[in-house]
Amino acid sequence: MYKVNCLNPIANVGLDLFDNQYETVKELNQADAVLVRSAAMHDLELPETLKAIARAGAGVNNIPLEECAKKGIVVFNTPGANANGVKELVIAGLMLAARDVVGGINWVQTVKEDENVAKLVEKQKSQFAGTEIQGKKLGVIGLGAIGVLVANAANRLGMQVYGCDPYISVDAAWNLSRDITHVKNIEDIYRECDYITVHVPLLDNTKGMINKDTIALMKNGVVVLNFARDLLVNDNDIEEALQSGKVKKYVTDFPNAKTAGMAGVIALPHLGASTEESEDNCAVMAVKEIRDYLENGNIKNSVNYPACDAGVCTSVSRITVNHRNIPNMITQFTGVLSEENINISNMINKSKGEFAYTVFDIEVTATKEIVEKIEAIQGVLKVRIIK
Ligand SMILES: NC(=O)C1=CN([C@@H]2O[C@H](COP(=O)(O)OP(=O)(O)OC[C@H]3O[C@@H](n4cnc5c(N)ncnc54)[C@H](O)[C@@H]3O)[C@@H](O)[C@H]2O)C=CC1
Ligand SMILES: O=C(O)CCC(=O)C(=O)O
Repeated sequence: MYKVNCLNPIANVGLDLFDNQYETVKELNQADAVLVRSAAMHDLELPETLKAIARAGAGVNNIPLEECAKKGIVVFNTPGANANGVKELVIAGLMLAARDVVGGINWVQTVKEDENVAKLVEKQKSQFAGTEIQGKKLGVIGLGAIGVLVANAANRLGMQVYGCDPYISVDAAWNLSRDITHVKNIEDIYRECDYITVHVPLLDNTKGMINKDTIALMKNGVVVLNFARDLLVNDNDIEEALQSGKVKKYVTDFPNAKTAGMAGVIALPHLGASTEESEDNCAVMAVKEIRDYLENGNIKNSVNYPACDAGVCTSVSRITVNHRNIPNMITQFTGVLSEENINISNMINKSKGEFAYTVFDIEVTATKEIVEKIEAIQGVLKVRIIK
């Protein structure tokens, strides 16, 4: 029986895909797999039993990826599964910044008991007037699953869209409308655009990318939207820019102690992926990834181990090895098997950065002794008998 621990609520449509080989457990201790959304995992003690973590979502900055890889724990995410939910909220964010919708709604509440409310509305509405987004320039930084959808949707709404992503994938490039201007130098986005929206992961080299230097390049009265992660934007610098009017509005899905009450900030409570559809899509993808890994040893959409598809095992046994990507590993593994006179019917070896993964299908039943011999090889991080 596999034990699965959910660190956040996960949609039932996903959990229902676990069959009677699985039980959900309240404790992380003894779990084979973890399902998580935004819960912070950096300070958690990860048990020896843990083999897989699936992030029902895109951003994995809440998970200690390197530490997991060193323990042979494969971390998955669900690319694209919540992108449409985020895209729709970004479009709402553009509207909320262009027109004082929030101010207007709040003001109506202050006069709702007045019997002349209809007249007051006509008299006072001009204080909430705004601009249209049609014809304005939108810069999209990061053209992944979300950025591409945002760029295409804004283009269809009549915006002039500029996109920048030095590492754009072939799929994303194919999906991007040909009307989007591909910008090679990010500074052109900062200089040209009326609205700038950021859709990159939080990494060492993206942290604080919106700061006093990049803001200085921007147009006066620019709107900055952040539906990615709060630390991408330097809070002190954006505060100064809002105060001076350099930045007109800062729309963020990640309010913190500094920005939640800041003048000029439109703050949403991390709602980008909080739709039934996104939650369902993420849960289904995450559960399928975990099942395929635990039951077949296959890796799809991992962020710390290579992709590996060995299909369903049709040999007598399958052994999987998570290991360091260093020389001489395969020779040592096959050495163990040949000592036991075991024939390998299928073998796959894949690597990603410092880590690698090897699958052996063999023609006899795998034993604990074989596992122990492979475990003893320096650089081996986890060994499993799948079948
Ligand atoms: N508000 C919310 O609820 C949600 C927020 N997110 C956040 O949005 C981020 C993006 O999500 P997806 O589009 O699904 O991820 P993705 O992985 O499909 O796209 C990220 C893109 O950013 C690009 N990139 C990386 N560094 C860059 C740089 N320095 N300059 C320009 N582009 C760069 C990558 O090449 C990639 O194409 C996630 O990492 C997460 O932090 C994701 C989902 C929901
Ligand atoms: O699960 C959530 O609501 C957060 C989604 C998110 O931020 C992500 O997928 O990166």
